[in-house]
Amino acid sequence: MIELRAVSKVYPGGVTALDSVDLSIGAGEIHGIVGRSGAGKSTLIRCLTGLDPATSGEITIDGVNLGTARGAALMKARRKIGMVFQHVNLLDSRTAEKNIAHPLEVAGVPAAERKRRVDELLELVGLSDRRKNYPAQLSGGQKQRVGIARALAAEPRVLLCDEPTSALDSATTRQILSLIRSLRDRLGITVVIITHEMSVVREICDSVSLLSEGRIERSGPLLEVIQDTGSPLSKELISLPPTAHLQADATIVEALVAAEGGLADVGELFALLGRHGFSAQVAAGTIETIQGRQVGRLHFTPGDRDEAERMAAVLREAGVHAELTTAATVQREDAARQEDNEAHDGRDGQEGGAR
Ligand SMILES: Nc1ncnc2c1ncn2[C@@H]1O[C@H](COP(=O)(O)OP(=O)(O)OP(=O)(O)O)[C@@H](O)[C@H]1O
Repeated sequence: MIELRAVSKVYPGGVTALDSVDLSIGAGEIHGIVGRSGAGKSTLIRCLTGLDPATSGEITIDGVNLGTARGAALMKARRKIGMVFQHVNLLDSRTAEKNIAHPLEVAGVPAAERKRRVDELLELVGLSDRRKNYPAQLSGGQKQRVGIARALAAEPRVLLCDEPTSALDSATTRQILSLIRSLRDRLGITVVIITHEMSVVREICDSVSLLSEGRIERSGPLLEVIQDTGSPLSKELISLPPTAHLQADATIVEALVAAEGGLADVGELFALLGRHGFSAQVAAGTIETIQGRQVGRLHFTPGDRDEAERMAAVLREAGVHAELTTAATVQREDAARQEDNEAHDGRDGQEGGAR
């Protein structure tokens, strides 16, 4: 459905925001794009809209090459793409239904057809009873629903979402994500979500790409990426709470229950360790259910290096990914992640302040 071949974007002034990106997203897929601040995520989404052209390479959406299409063909291709933003930017002087109707008015859709379509869209996003409300009378989540309905007005085949839940609390985030998934299920649309929240990826994405300095560092189906256990993206997706309480030289056995053919769940892992007589402490652990499968990352602190090596061997024998590390290494990774999150929050604050 969406194909990028060697796509690069160099801004005037010489910043290379995208550097030979190859990416393939199948029809009906929900694909997450993650990466640090400045990695090129927003640039990628702007190139996908066809409004900001790539400097080189090819972008094809639903069979139409955005770089070579012209006139009516390009307009038609753009209509297949809907956009959802972090800040919804509704027209304050218009009710929810009039905001949703706006792109249809601009496209010259006759009044009767417009009304039918707006009714349908309000029902789709669960806002039929709020149609006469102005933006000031709507919650953040309801405004985002109006934004999503507006993006769907022209019946796009692709929904591009730029940090759609970053301004929402966690309960509202979950509702909006579940709405996006149900829209994909009902309408068969393809969804691309840019996010810095790994929880968003875990919750609804079928596949994910990590952008780093304009390049795709890792891309693939979600569970496959998580099973690539040593990779930074796997560690971000199933991350652990900080281990500041451990002595820097403490040996840690990091175990990940996720692999095909490995243990079914974390319970089996504890049973296995018990059978082998290990009484190691759990320093930290995260257990998630992703696409119906239990995935767990745990940090054990065995008594000494020798015991750690024996434990890792038993786990590996059972098909569990296990590696030895130290508290100092883990603490360094925690600090780097924290720094990056703060950099991102800082940028969000500046963007919000400018509005
Ligand atoms: N219009 C522009 N002109 C020049 N440079 C730009 C422009 N827009 C973005 N850049 C640069 O391109 C790089 C990628 O920026 P982009 O906004 O795509 O990153 P991002 O991953 O979306 O970051 P964030 O998560 O902080 O929004 C950065 O170095 C940025 O400074």
